[in-house]
This record gives sequence, C-alpha cells and structure tokens, in this order.
Amino acid sequence: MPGLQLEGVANAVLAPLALRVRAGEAVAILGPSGAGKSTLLKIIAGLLPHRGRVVLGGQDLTGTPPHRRGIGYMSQDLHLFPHLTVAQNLHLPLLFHRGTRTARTARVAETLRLCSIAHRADRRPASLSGGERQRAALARALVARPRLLLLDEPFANLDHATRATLWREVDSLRRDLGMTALIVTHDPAEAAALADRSVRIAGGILTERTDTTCSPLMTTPCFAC
Ligand SMILES: Nc1ncnc2c1ncn2[C@@H]1O[C@H](COP(=O)(O)OP(=O)(O)OP(=O)(O)O)[C@@H](O)[C@H]1O
Repeated sequence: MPGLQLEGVANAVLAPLALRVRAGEAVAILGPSGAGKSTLLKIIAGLLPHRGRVVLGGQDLTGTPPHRRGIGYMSQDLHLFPHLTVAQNLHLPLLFHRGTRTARTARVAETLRLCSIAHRADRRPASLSGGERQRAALARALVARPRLLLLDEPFANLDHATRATLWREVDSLRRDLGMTALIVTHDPAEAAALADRSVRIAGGILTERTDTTCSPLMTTPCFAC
C-alpha cells in the first residue's frame, strides 16, 4: 500500500519540497526553531493553504477537509477541549465516522487503555499532569486509527524518564497498528527512538541527511542544529 507522497509542496515559509514516506514507516523532521517544521505538518493535516500535492495512500488530498483525510494530528499545543473530559475529547474524531454509539464507546475505551490513560477518562484536561495530558492528546490522535499520524514535538517539557517511557510505548503502539508517521522534534534522541529515518528542514528547505550528532570536526550543522 502506498504511503505518503509530497510533490512540490510549498507556501510562504516552505520552498517547494518532495518527500516519500513508505506505508508503515516513521520519519522524523528535525531542524532549528522557525524553520517550517510545524508549517509542513499543518499543510499535510489540511490546516494551511499551499501549492503542490499531498498524496496519501494513493489519494490526492487536494480539497479534502481535515476531518476526512484519515490523519491523526497531535499539535504542539495539544488543543484538548478544556470543557470536555478525556473520554469526550476522544469521542470527537469518531463523530465523523460510521458506527454505532456502542462501537464508538468501545473504541474510546480501547484507545484509552492502549495509551495508559483509562484511569483519567472522566477527568478534564486542566486536572491532569503534563504527561497525562500528552497521553490524552496522543490517544485522541490515534482513536480513529488514522492512515497517517502527525506528531509535533509530542513529548516536550517532560522529564527524561517519562519521555523515555512514552517513546517506547508510542513506538511499539505505532508499529502494532501499522501506522505511517511524521514526527517533528528538536531532539535527535527522540528521532532515533520514534523514527526509522530523519530529514531536516532549515530555512524552509528540506534535506535528507544521515549525520545525527554534532562533532567538533563537522563543518556543516548536524540534524538537530
Ligand atoms: N500563523 C502564522 N502567521 C504568520 N507566520 C507564522 C504563523 N505560524 C508560523 N509562522 C512563521 O512561519 C515560520 C515557520 O514556523 P513554524 O512554526 O513552522 O516553525 P518550526 O520549525 O515548527 O519552529 P519551532 O521548532 O520553533 O516550533 C516562522 O518564521 C514563524 O514565525
């Protein structure tokens, strides 16, 4: 099954870029602040206008609204609805899918369990810890079993032990569900833990490179710089 293809994708921030991600493959996007990483994810999610084509599973997504793209998107700001419980937040993406209320409730319960946040199902986001909020946002991105998962700095601002635990869990969950993924991060360790390979965006230009760590002998910046 074809994965994700970007053909000449560009806007005011990004120079025309091309990228192919195989079905089931995870690719990390590294690069400096303000380079255009989040912009690219928002374009793929259908949230920003652009030139060029986004093709997912062989389908050109031009003109397809965000909720019909089969994409799970976890933004940097999480965007959990504060007036809804965790479980109610997970019900939202399923409203656009066929199926009975019973089936939706079962899917929400299963996803909360997979993301180890079922014990907070009836809490509102404001009463959760940072790590719990990130688990809830991840669960909402996964609940509709999207064809493509977009994670923007998914586990920033967490302590190292919690991040390492989440990396292991997310990597195994994504592989079990066979999902294609793009993961924006500043952290080469996160890229190595969550992705099969990495690309870099700097100054709106995407490049594929293999060096992932800085060395005093390097004359060009590493992925993360
Ligand atoms: N809503 C907006 N309106 C105007 N300019 C924006 C908007 N959002 C982002 N930008 C600009 O687009 C450029 C790229 O931003 P983007 O958020 O994609 O960068 P990034 O690589 O994800 O950065 P970071 O790693 O700091 O999150 C920046 O110069 C930013 O100021």
